[in-house]
Amino acid sequence: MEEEEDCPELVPIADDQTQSKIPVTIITGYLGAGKTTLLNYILTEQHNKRIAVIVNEFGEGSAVEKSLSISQAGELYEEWLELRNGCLCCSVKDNGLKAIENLMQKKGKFDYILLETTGLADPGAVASMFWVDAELGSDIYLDGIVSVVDAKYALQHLTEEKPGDLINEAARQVALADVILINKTDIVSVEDLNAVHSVVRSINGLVKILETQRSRVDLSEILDLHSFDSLSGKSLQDKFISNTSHNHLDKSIVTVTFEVVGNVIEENLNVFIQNLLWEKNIKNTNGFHMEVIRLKGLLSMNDKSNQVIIQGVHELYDLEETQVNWQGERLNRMVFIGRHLDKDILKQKFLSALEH
Ligand SMILES: Nc1nc2c(ncn2[C@@H]2O[C@H](COP(=O)(O)OP(=O)(O)OP(=O)(O)O)[C@@H](O)[C@H]2O)c(=O)[nH]1
Ligand SMILES: [Zn+2]
Repeated sequence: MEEEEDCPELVPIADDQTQSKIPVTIITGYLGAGKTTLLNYILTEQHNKRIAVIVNEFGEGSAVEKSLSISQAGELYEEWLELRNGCLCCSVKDNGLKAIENLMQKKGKFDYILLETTGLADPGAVASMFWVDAELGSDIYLDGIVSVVDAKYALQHLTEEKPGDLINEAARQVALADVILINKTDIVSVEDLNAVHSVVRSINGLVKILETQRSRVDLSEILDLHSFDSLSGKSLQDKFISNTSHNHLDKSIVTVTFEVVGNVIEENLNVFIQNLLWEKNIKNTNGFHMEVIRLKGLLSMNDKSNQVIIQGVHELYDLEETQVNWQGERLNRMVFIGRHLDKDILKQKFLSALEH
């Protein structure tokens, strides 16, 4: 009997399919931009995914039930998923994730989870939570952040100044996005649309920008992006642009990118990144502390033969070795999105983390 128990054939072998992690895409965007329209479109479009949509409506007070729709074989099922607290961005850390995980146990496997945040939510807070959870062995992982922008009101929202020098939510959502849908193109002129396009680009030099009506978009453009894992190395290489956006308004969010040849010493890099993100003691030439909202990079580490990816959202960051071996010249490409950023200073600090 004992032998039988030890026999490898009798051990249930986990099926790779059931073991694989479920991607979560965060759908963000200012109030009324077209997030729900996008979700409805996705749920009724033909695709062979079982998608769970978690809608986080705002303002119903605490302890409200949250609507959850599951699209399966073209039919819509309404379920009620109860989250303990009303506000996802600040309460989902425990309750929300648990709720999603419980739901997966109850309802079987989904192929995909879409999470609509409220129009005023900071997607960074939501993203961080999934990211941290993934490290803790959750069976879901953050795939990407899609931000819907209202073509008609974007300029107004993006340039609005907040009291106390806070970053406005609309700009933050653009800064953090991996894909942006400039929606409602039917109600703006070509000139206005182009203006929105360039403001979005000036904030986020890396984001994929799509123009939509009624949020209609090819799903392959917004799902399975792998924006936060080691598979993103390739896309980072493709998307890397050496043209740093130039926006001289001191308060605006910009993208800074640079490329340097050489090998990074991990310990030195950590000191630099931690000074930047945690201590926030790196200043620009005007004496403002640099505020990084999102960072990405492809790194060549002195002790690793494969490419390494660095990802950051607000204060969280993470280094991950990819499967890609360095061929030819070893170099580092960094992208910072944030406020009060000074390219020369950032590059200088980065250079000092290199092996000499
Ligand atoms: N003209 C026009 N209207 C649109 C388009 N997309 C969405 N709308 C309308 O804009 C309104 C808001 O759309 P929603 O999808 O509810 O926006 P939302 O981002 O989910 O809004 P909140 O959840 O309230 O933040 C609705 O009346 C939509 O019908 C578009 O491309 N063109
Ligand atoms: Zn909505």
